Amino acid sequence: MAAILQMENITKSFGKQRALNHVNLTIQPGDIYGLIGRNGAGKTTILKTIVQLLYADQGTITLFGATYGKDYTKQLKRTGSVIETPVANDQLTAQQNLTYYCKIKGIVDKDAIDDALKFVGLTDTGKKKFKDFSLGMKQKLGLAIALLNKPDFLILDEPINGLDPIAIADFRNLLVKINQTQGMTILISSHILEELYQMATRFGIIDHGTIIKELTKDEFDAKSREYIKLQVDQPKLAATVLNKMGIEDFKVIDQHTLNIYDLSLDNAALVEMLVAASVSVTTIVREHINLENYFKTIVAENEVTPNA
Ligand SMILES: Nc1ncnc2c1ncn2[C@@H]1O[C@H](COP(=O)(O)OP(=O)(O)OP(=O)(O)O)[C@@H](O)[C@H]1O
Repeated sequence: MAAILQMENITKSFGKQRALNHVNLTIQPGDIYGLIGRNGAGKTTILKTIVQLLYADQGTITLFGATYGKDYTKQLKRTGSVIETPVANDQLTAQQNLTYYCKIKGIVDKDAIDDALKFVGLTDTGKKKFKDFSLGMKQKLGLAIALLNKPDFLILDEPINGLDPIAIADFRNLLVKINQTQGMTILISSHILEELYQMATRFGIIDHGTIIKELTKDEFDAKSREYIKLQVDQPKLAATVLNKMGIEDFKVIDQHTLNIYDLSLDNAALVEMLVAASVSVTTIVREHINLENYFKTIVAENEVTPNA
């Protein structure tokens, strides 16, 4: 099946600052694609480039098979997006804001507003103005605006930031429902990796403007095995000790941490050998790879000098 979105070799700079560096990214129909990256990694720039709030300096973006020009603009009508804060008028109610958006988007479907309000659970806000909405309500109205034209591809930038755990679960359920019942493809960026894990079907990890890893949830789950986390003062020396013990399946993660994947290891014998080699051990525990520590590991492995 043809991809919904394909970014090939996308580069974007702001002056000397390179925000996107040869980005390659593919979103398949029905994906909930979770875009993961630390602050300033380039997530918002990717989303803005897709919806043409920004233009790439180099590379190709293909959206529903259209590459550039009029065709791309036409296909953009099949998307709905909330990038950065939802843009709504403070002085208007939910209904009035949606009426405004219907006008500017040329939406004539009479049920569009009621459908969107009902879907996000904002039917009872009456005369309350947007400025008096809670953050959760604001995020939901943003989603309602993005859903007005019943898009095939929804693009959301950090939609759950700042929400309380109940509002986050509520939002997640809405997105999963819309994906499963309407087959809507979703691209979502978030820092809340535990949440993203629960909804996404594919992940893209971005660092310093480059996608350093793309994998499906199934591929991630296959990697999500147990390991022993060892924290010491001298990881290089600890690695030598492990080699001497015939343990090869491990990784040095940072200046204090090694992850050992060979669970047949005798922890007591290891600690004894480390102490004998004058390595000071602060932690030795069994852990499970979750999305957050996987993300940290991949970023550490791919650490490169940021572009000037
Ligand atoms: N309009 C702009 N002018 C100059 N630099 C910009 C502009 N927009 C983004 N940048 C820079 O590009 C880089 C990527 O920014 P971007 O907003 O895409 O990151 P992000 O991953 O979305 O970060 P965050 O998680 O903090 O929102 C950053 O270094 C940022 O300072």
